[in-house]
Amino acid sequence: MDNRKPFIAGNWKMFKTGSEAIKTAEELVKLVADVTDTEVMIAPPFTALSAVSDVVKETNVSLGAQNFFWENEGAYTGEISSAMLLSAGCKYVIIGHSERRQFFGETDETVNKKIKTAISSKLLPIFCIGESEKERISKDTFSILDKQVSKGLKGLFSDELQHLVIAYEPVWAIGTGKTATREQAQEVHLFLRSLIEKKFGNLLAKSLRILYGGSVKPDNIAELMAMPDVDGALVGGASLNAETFGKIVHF
Ligand SMILES: O=C[C@H](O)COP(=O)(O)O
Repeated sequence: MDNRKPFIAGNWKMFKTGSEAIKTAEELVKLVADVTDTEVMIAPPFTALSAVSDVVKETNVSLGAQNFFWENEGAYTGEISSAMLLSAGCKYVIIGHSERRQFFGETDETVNKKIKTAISSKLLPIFCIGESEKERISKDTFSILDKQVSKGLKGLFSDELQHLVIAYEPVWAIGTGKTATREQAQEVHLFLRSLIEKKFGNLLAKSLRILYGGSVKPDNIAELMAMPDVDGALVGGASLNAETFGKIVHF
């Protein structure tokens, strides 16, 4: 299926103050202004969302958030709702990143609640999954991914998942410089597409974009993107510098 528009997303994690974020976004907007055949997104920290939204408004760069809470409002100190993200200009939200699972108690169940809320509030979810090094070594990669997908998408139907994006991020490849080989990435992406086909049907499986994440750099993006089931990348460290990220976008 060829109508899956390549998608290069930058996750800035807990980096950049407001002014630093504005500067990087301004540089990036110029560097990727010529790009029409690839979708580009950046996810700055919450504190920079509104300011970066002003920079990327009416450009080909979309805005995403790195997390949110599933309730609409209430006494939830420190949390951010989908309505707040939408009003700050976000189109996408990253859900279930392994760092949130590892450090902040995110579980498959909370991921599921967030995906449901994102969909009902028309925020497009980027659903992150991936195995740890130990799970890969013990050959549990596929069963772990099956569990994450089954629980994360529990109770959802294919017509609600039209805009879902999955990001496969092997935990052992995040920020380590160890990228999955293109064959490893393709093997897992194909498995995930077949899993989605089995659970939600062929139509969704064919149109679903599956991104790869984990030490993506300008010098490995082209070979990853050449794989038939790799539709894009979720980039951490290499998205912090506009020039480097611009090169990835221009793979
Ligand atoms: O969200 C992005 C991933 O965690 C990948 O991060 P990285 O490119 O720094 O390895």
